[in-house]
Amino acid sequence: MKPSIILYKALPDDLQQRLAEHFTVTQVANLKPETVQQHAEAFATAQGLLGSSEKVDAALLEKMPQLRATSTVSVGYDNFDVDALNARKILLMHTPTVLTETVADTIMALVLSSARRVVEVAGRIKSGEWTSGIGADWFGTDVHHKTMGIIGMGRIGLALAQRAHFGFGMPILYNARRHHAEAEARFEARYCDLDSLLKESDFVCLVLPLTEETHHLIGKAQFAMMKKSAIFINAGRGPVVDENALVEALQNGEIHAAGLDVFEKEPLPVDSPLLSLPNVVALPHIGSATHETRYNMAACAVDNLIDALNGKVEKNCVNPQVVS
Ligand SMILES: NC(=O)C1=CN([C@@H]2O[C@H](COP(=O)(O)OP(=O)(O)OC[C@H]3O[C@@H](n4cnc5c(N)ncnc54)[C@H](O)[C@@H]3O)[C@@H](O)[C@H]2O)C=CC1
Ligand SMILES: O=C(O)C(=O)CO
Repeated sequence: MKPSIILYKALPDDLQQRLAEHFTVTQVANLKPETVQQHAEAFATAQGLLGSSEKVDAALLEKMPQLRATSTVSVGYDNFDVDALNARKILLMHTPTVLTETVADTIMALVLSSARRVVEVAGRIKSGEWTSGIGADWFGTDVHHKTMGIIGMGRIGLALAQRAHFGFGMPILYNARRHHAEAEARFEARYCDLDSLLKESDFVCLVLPLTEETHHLIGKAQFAMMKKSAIFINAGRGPVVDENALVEALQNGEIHAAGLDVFEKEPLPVDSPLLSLPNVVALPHIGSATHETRYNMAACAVDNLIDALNGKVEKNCVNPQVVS
């Protein structure tokens, strides 16, 4: 008999079919308690779980006594209680690598659009303000040859450094938990402690996972260290930044501008002060959101679940130790 799984995300037809070849699939809209209750039998017997963005915590796991593997359509997994998964020896699979280049592209888009005020000035044309030659009130700041500071030199950080260094001639500073030999060799990236990176960078780019250690890593004291001309970019996770401190730093001119793909609360509330600041480019968490990459992530998550439920955990597994 095929193992049963819960699917809590809509997938392209061919991938849905691939899942159905291996598993008995129950599709649900989300993992809210009322949904779990409505499909209690399916949750009680499911051995696999596949989807994205929803919280997977100890309370949900209690409703899934047969669960052996979870597969998230994302590289980040801060919405999973990994300790609770480990305690139950449930595998957690994710989708690194397939999205790296696309997310690095998005970060460059934030860098360019915030420095050159692309969104703001495009809005001014649409509202009929371009009536004569432009003056300094339309100017932005240069990107090329400015110093880029990358906090979190992982897969995406490295792809960002490649673009910034080779494409834009930018010197690269980075902060990470350890020296990154490849970044140093390929891009002449210079390792810095966090404070030095904040003080010296023209662009401060966060590409960090959300963990207990990174929560509110950047707050009032860190914005105060940045150059007044600094542009702050966050494409990792919103809660790595104290958003109130960010708003204050932007309002008080402690930093020049910000480009943000992620927020403490998502979707970003429409009354967020960030949305009324002209020096903020805010995107709705689209880092990996291209047709090609989202398809590749979904395909990777499907393969991951098939692998995990067959005991194959050589790649894309966050906690392979639970089955060793
Ligand atoms: N905006 C978006 O749509 C997307 C956001 N992300 C976020 O980006 C994160 C990074 O993704 P990858 O580069 O693939 O992961 P990765 O694991 O390759 O890189 C993360 C890096 O951060 C470093 N790090 C962790 N804690 C640190 C700390 N306290 N101080 C300094 N460095 C620290 C790690 O050592 C690692 O090198 C994901 O965890 C996710 O939260 C990822 C994809 C899309
Ligand atoms: O993969 C992730 O972690 C995202 O944030 C969306 O691609």
